[in-house]
Amino acid sequence: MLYATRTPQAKRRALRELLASGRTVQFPGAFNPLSARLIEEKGFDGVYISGAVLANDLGLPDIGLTTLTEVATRAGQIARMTDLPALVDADTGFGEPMNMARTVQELENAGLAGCHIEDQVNPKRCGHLDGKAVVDAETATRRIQAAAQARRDPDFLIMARTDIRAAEGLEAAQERAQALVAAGADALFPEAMKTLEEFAAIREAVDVPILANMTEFGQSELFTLEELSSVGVNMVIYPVTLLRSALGAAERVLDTIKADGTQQAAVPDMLTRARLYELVDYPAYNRFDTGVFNFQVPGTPR
Ligand SMILES: C[C@](O)(C(=O)O)[C@H](CC(=O)O)C(=O)O
Ligand SMILES: [Mg+2]
Repeated sequence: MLYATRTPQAKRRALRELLASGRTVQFPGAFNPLSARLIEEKGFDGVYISGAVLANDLGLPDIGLTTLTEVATRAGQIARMTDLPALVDADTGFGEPMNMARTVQELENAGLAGCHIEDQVNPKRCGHLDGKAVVDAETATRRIQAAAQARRDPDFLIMARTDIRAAEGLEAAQERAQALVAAGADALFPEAMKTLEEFAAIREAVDVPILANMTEFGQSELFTLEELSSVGVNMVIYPVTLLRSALGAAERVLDTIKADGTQQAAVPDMLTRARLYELVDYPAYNRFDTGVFNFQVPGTPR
């Protein structure tokens, strides 16, 4: 109950071990704190916290409008619900080097295992849309240096994301990847790779763990775990998948209520009351309560 049993330090250590395991690990995106429990229960390796989801959930487009406070608060609420390590999307780091340092410390305080910081100009765009622009190599590497210097837990993962592929091509992406790793990035997120061969080319260029973003309706095909594993990808994220699925289900049930005058036809698709209670670990709170109040009011069931 109440919830994670592992400390943020232990989760960060676990993330490092996952990335060193030689396996390709899967991090689905939690769209709220409780969905992180579901991800853990289903046996995934970790939880991703998407900037797009946090923005869209607030009704905002993913163009750098959310603040550090909003992101750190929500990411902390999600991270605390799970014993899995959580990786959060820190967009462009919420400013330039000094801000980067503060961002990393706030995310450490919030219990995250790591974050990724991208090399887009401010205001940023979704990585799978046209019209993105990136900062020069010096600005990009200073962001990563500042982030790496600011962390207090050496296991807090600083992942550099580069969006340069869409603007300047694959060779530029390889070069940028190397510069970001030289600046201190522990891992790399090459955004909007089009093919498996492109992932392989990034794999060739750097010797840190690399991430594949399997977001729907984007630039990359939805490669399987096996395919990504075969080109040396270490971590796969499904950033917006659960939000898209949940909102898709919500839209359908609203249509059903409108059409039928009742939600009855949609009930079989819903999480039952019992399952929802199981997910929030209701029985554990009951046990705790009966342990403290070890008497029963006549006539009330425990
Ligand atoms: C990974 C990402 O940065 C995110 O915020 O989840 C997005 C995902 C998306 O918009 O589909 C991105 O790829 O830019
Ligand atoms: Mg994002």
